[in-house]
Amino acid sequence: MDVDKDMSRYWQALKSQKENLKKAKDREGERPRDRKPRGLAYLQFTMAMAASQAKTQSGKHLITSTFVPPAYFPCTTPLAQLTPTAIKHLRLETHHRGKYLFLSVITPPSRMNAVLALAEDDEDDVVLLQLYQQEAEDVRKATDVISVGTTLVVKEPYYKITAHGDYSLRLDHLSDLVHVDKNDSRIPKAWRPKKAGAEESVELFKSRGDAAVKDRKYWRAIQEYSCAISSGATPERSEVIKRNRSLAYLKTKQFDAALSDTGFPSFDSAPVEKALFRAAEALYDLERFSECGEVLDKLCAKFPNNQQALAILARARSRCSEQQNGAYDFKLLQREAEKIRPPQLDHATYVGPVETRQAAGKGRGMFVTSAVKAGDLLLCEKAFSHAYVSEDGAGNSKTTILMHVETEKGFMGGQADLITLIVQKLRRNPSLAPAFLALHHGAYEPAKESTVDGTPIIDTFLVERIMSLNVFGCPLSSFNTYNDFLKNQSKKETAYHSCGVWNQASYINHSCTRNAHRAFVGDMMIVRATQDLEPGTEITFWYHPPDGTDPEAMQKKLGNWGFACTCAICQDAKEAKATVADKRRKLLNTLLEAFKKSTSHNAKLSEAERLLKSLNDTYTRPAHEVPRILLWDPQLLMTRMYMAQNNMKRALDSVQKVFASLGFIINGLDATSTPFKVVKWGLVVDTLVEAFLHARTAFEAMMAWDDAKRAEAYARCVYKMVVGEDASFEAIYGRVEG
Ligand SMILES: C[S@@+](CC[C@H](N)C(=O)[O-])C[C@H]1O[C@@H](n2cnc3c(N)ncnc32)[C@H](O)[C@@H]1O
Repeated sequence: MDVDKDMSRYWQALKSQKENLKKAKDREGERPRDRKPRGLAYLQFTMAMAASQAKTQSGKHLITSTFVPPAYFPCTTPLAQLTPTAIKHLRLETHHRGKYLFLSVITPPSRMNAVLALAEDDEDDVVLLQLYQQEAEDVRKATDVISVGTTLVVKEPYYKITAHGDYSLRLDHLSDLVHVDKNDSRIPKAWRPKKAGAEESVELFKSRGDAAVKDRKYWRAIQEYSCAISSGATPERSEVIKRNRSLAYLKTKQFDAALSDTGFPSFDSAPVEKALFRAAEALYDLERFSECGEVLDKLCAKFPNNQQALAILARARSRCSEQQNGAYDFKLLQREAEKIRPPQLDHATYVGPVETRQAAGKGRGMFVTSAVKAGDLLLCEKAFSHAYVSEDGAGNSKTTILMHVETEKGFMGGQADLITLIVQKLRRNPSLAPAFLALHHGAYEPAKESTVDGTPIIDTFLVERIMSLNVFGCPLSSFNTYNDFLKNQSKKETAYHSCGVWNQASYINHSCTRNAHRAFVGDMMIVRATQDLEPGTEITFWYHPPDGTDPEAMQKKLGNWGFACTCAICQDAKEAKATVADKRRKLLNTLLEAFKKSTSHNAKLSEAERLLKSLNDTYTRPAHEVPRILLWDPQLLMTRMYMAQNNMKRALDSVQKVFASLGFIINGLDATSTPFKVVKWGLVVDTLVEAFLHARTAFEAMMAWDDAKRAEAYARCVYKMVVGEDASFEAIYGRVEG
């Protein structure tokens, strides 16, 4: 949906990746005899690391490529039921199901598409580790994930040949990597530290945790606090340590764990201020605003001077009001989207009068539950996850060519980072997983288990599938896009590199004859009705705009989603004889040529009128059934010509034809004295703001003031659908006369 999918430029890279995979497949099951000895592997790794650092420091904004390999399941077996193996037993291109490998990291990590490091087993063999789906360095340092001496278990290791011909362990699923405490009895003796006394170690670990918090090393702090708790801390001491740990969890965006460490929801009769405050923070970040408000009410009643708590309470109340009433200060949202980078706004999701249920032949869909008017707010949704790609590098994502080796489809934009963002979010906050994992995932059948060894299993390939079927490309704001479009009068941008997933909006199906429109402010998606809708009507919007001439091309564009659009426009285009389609295209080209040559003064508009009529005559079904997609645009050009000639009567007549071509039924655009009114909304396209404003100007010229006001109100309404809000209408169109 508005994402950049033109992969033709990268076909060669995809082809060579496929060839590599094929060659690798030929060695499946082989136990390689040419593994590098430890010394050589170490030397080569450190040299490659230095070269990669030099490249990164060159500061160039490089477009990288990422390939989604053939999918495989994460390990769903508890560690206790797996049996150990060693590097020397690993076979190429094999998932060693039922096995695990104990490793100790021997190099600092290096960052490429994945976090890389060399690790050894207790037989002194070494292997390259490739950890995928790790966050960017500015979010979590690679050294927080692994560093020299880290001991870990790789579950059901996947041994494979890299693009450079090396042998490596590839980890795509976060839960296949288990960090093991140095004191774990299963790890080889040589890797274990000397034991400290139990009592002493609790306080030692705690003080190390406190020091790490001071240094903002929150991942380390969590490790130290956890060691303190598991080293025999008393229940009272555990409470204190957990409260400290909850801060580290908050800082690392592990809100479920942070909340749990505060004791929520069963605080004792004299809850500690810190515990209440951290619980409120975690609830806020989990978007549980009303529970957050309740905790803060309790906190503020007991500790009325806590200014920070009062500030969050005010924010939580604003979020509740947005959530319940859709009451947004859109001017504020626009200002924030301009300023905040990445533009991820602190606002709540409003779900209007809609519900999700089965939609015949389309899986699930979204339906209105009560009558709504054109322009009404249906959804204003905060992104579940949002990857902002900025040209100046100030985003939380970069432009990556993400190619799916099996399907040969791909994206250009923030999608590779979006997968990582989602995987990490789900892993850190399992309570958020069900809503995301319930989204459409096509034919991909995930594993049944959702946790193993007490941690959530997040299948990266399932996330990738869901992302690719539900991702929306998005601008910084639709206001900016609209403004740029007006300034340049060029074609509106339709493929964006920033992207995100919005869980609610993902239930809206496609139709070329859409009745809703989406717009964006930062990472908020605003969906409004573009027609008056009866209760029970299915809401639809465009995944791709229809072109109305070439049903096969349209089908190809929708191919990624695996369905054929059966709307009236597609049906009509399919049924139209090739000669009609050809005639339409020719007439349109001649028309556009005629407009190009003419200025408003010399225009031979009668010729253009004749061509427009001929184009109109190629349609047989009424426009309210099959909007005349090819007609409205040249008809609007014609309107502009009449406006420039100051021929208001003709201009109004032409505006009427623009609306009629889109299936609108409108009163009062003729010579009669009937008041101007949209009796039935047709297909709304973005430039209808202009059409309504032409009508307003023409009415003003005719001194039909009431009609002019009504025309302006309609212009505002369409503007609201297109930009998401109308608080910025004046900023674009200046003073609006009363
Ligand atoms: C973003 S999801 C929309 C919600 C989805 N129907 C569900 O059940 O979750 C996109 C998928 O919905 C289905 N879909 C969307 N529009 C459709 C249409 N007009 N006809 C048939 N299927 C459609 C396709 O399976 C598509 O891959």
